[in-house]
Amino acid sequence: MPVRFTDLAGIRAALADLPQPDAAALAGASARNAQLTKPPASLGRLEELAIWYAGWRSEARPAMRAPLVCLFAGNHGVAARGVSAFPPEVTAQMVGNFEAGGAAINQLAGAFGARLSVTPLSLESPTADFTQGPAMSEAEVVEAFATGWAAVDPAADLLVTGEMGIGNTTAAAALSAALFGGGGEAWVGRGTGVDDAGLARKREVVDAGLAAHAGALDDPLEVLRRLGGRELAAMAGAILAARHHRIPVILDGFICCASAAVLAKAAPGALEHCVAGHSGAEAAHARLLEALGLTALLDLELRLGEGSGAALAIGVLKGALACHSGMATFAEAGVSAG
Ligand SMILES: O=C(O)c1ccc[n+]([C@@H]2O[C@H](COP(=O)([O-])O)[C@@H](O)[C@H]2O)c1
Ligand SMILES: Cc1cc2nc[nH]c2cc1C
Repeated sequence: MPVRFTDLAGIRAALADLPQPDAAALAGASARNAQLTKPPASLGRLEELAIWYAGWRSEARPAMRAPLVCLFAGNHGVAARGVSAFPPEVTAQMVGNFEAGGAAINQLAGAFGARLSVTPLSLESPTADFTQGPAMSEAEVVEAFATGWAAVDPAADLLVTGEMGIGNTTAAAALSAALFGGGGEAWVGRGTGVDDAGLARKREVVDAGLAAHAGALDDPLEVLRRLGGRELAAMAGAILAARHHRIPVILDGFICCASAAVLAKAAPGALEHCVAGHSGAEAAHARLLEALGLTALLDLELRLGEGSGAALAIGVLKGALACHSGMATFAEAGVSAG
């Protein structure tokens, strides 16, 4: 599979050829789970998490040794329309903060033993305002997607994708509306904390974007090009690369899930290697998870982005794997089975 895409056709080819989990590892992990010293199903979702991870890693008794957080930053033409509580220069300033180790994701990645990579995407050239035309050309969206793909180290054994981009909850709302129906009303939230007037402007901007591109929104990759942004395209590329490298993914907040939704709509089953790390406070995040058929691991009312909620869920997955791979069986421990 190519690591550099030159056109949308290359991305479509990668979506048409999705690796599947290892059936033998799934069966081995299920059998092991049934023998561990606990009442059946008493570890709840931790049990299905460990078996899911085992299937993608092709190991019935896996460990997680190299989790990776890939963070992507992009700027948005629609930010000039007053849709964020913060100015666009904050995107580049926060990239500086990520690189200096001062952001929340630096602390969370460190706390859960994950390596962090930070990729700013042409921050000096925001996407075009999608109410006026497509946010990106085909070359731009493909380049961002390919950059996301290339950011995934094939030696990683877990991926979290995170983002930073002033204005990107507006892009994510427009994407979600185009993919699942409903307008600005259904998908717009307060993002970084806009007031009521800002919220009304965001809804209008999303509805204007949907109207401007009506008739061209049947193809999910075209939706990404017209209404998305570079960091959204990069996250989609990274999530698809992870599938091809058989690296399980923990999805983060509303913007990350909107990127993932592009893949899910383009190829049914494209997110089978993903779990939802958290359900956040951005109004439409829960709605989007429901549309994707995903149930989040955590609900901590986060609305930060940066991969923060997914990074916290690394701890849950590590706990699941520690139990699955470390516990004694009934026979080993001499405990009577029920
Ligand atoms: O992850 C989320 O669910 C989330 C919800 C609200 C805001 N954010 C972050 O806030 C920024 C976008 O907010 P805004 O108001 O500029 O559209 C962007 O950098 C995101 O990482 C992230
Ligand atoms: C300060 C700040 C940090 C962020 N991290 C992710 N999105 C963000 C938006 C702002 C405004």
